Amino acid sequence: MFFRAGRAAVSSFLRSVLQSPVATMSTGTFVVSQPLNYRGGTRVEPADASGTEKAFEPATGRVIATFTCSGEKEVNLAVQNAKAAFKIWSQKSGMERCRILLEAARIIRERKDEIATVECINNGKSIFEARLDIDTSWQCLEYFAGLAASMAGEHIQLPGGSFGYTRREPLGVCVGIGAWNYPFQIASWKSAPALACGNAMVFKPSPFTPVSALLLAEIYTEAGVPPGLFNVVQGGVATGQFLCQHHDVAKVSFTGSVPTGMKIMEMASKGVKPVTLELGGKSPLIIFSDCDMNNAVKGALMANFLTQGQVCCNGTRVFVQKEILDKFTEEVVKQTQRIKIGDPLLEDTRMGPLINRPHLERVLGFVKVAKEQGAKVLCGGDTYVPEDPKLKDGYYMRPCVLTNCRDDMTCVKEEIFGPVMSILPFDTEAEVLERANDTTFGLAAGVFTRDIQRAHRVVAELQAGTCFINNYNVSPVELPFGGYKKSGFGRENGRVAIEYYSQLKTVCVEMGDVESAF
Ligand SMILES: NC(=O)C1=CN([C@@H]2O[C@H](COP(=O)(O)OP(=O)(O)OC[C@H]3O[C@@H](n4cnc5c(N)ncnc54)[C@H](O)[C@@H]3O)[C@@H](O)[C@H]2O)C=CC1
Ligand SMILES: C[N+](C)(C)CCCC(=O)O
Repeated sequence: MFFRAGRAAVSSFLRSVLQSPVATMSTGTFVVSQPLNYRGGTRVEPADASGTEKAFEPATGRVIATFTCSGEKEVNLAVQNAKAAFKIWSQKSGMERCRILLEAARIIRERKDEIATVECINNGKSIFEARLDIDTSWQCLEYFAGLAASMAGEHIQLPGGSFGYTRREPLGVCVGIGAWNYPFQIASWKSAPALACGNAMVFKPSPFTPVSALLLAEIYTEAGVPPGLFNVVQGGVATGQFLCQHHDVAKVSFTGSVPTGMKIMEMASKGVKPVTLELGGKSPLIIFSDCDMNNAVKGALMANFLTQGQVCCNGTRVFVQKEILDKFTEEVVKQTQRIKIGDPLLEDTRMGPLINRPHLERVLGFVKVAKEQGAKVLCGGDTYVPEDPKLKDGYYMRPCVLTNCRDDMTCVKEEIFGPVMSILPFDTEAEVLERANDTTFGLAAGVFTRDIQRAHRVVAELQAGTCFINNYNVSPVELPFGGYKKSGFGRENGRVAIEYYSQLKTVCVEMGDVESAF
């Protein structure tokens, strides 16, 4: 691979660029000049085009890559490569697949810093957070590698010595379509269970973050998967549509917005293909007055400000019981103001830029409307210009805490996907439950209390696929993740994810004679 870091043109991308000199990578120098498609075990230029796109470094506003979006021909080639690899891969035993996935996990772990650096540059999240994302990525590969060998069917005894058995079989070529907020993690969370079950995958990253999925593709190849097992096509809406409509695609797993998820489901329905939809959210975080205040404040920050607030499961509606409203609000504001914003590659930065200028404007627009509707800005909510001159064209804003909020305000109803927390006072458990559930989303929810009965009673009533008690936004790969209501369906991670990447075949075996009705 050929990436240019500053004046030094370096070959063999991050192998040579980053194996030791990760520390020398700095914001404002990274350029990608190699093809960003991956097919048949190698990087390729797409066979045809459906337009071009530019990828940016959000920290500086610089273009880091200009790439060709894949047309129908390239999508077809990727699917055909995946189909060929599927024939080989699906014949392997679970133990054989396990060994290769474990090797891929080991390589990711070994190259964690270089992958995190690329993620940080292309997405804008802090290097501190990017490293955590890479950890949950190799952990996901390890977890599903471990399950690969124990995926088995059942044996069922029938009368007269006859019996039946079930086989858990892969689906075939699966498509993964990702959002831009967790580019490497999303590619890993989709491909690990898919490959562990014996499927092949064609993955399309968001056009905003095309770079890091290529590293995953190269790592799979290095670990020993057959060429073509994991392919990457680049592009936006048109490329995504070619993938979803392809007749050789068996399943689509999508992470993104609700409107796009609805379109994906519609396209998949034409081919009666199963879909997994990981969509948006507007999750409630409920803070009861008997909580541990320090932890609740930390939880509220975790629930709102990771990846500059661009997290689907964020707890952006923070309901606080009236008795502690003032103390909690004061502490949250104090700690929010201390968040270090700036160059995401610096070790002490905790908040980098948002993904791009239009998105920054959109988030700032939500703050403006919130003010017009009567909310009070306690801190942030405005653009931020770091002192370092090379960051002056980056997309930074200061994290925002809003109070005086009402349930009918736009900032409380709509997903902002930025660092904006809305604080909402409440009196009773029954009242807060009703208000918390009064949304079309249902991705996540959280509760802080010292009363264990209340904690479990409340989460049992919350209409959300993932609930946190006394923490927020931690993501152990052993636990299933996914939504209720318009936040989608299907689950990623956890043992249950294999059900979404496999199908069950029933075999009925007759040991006697056929008792015919005719
Ligand atoms: N539940 C979850 O796990 C997550 C959900 N999200 C949600 O994603 C949204 C932000 O991500 P975006 O990338 O802006 O979402 P998006 O829906 O605009 O795009 C997501 C992906 O779908 C592709 N796409 C767009 N239109 C398509 C079409 N018609 N057919 C096929 N593919 C198409 C895009 O190129 C991109 O790769 C937020 O609403 C957020 O809540 C983001 C991350 C995680
Ligand atoms: C890792 N975590 C839990 C903060 C977010 C995962 C879902 C997403 O992609 O937004």
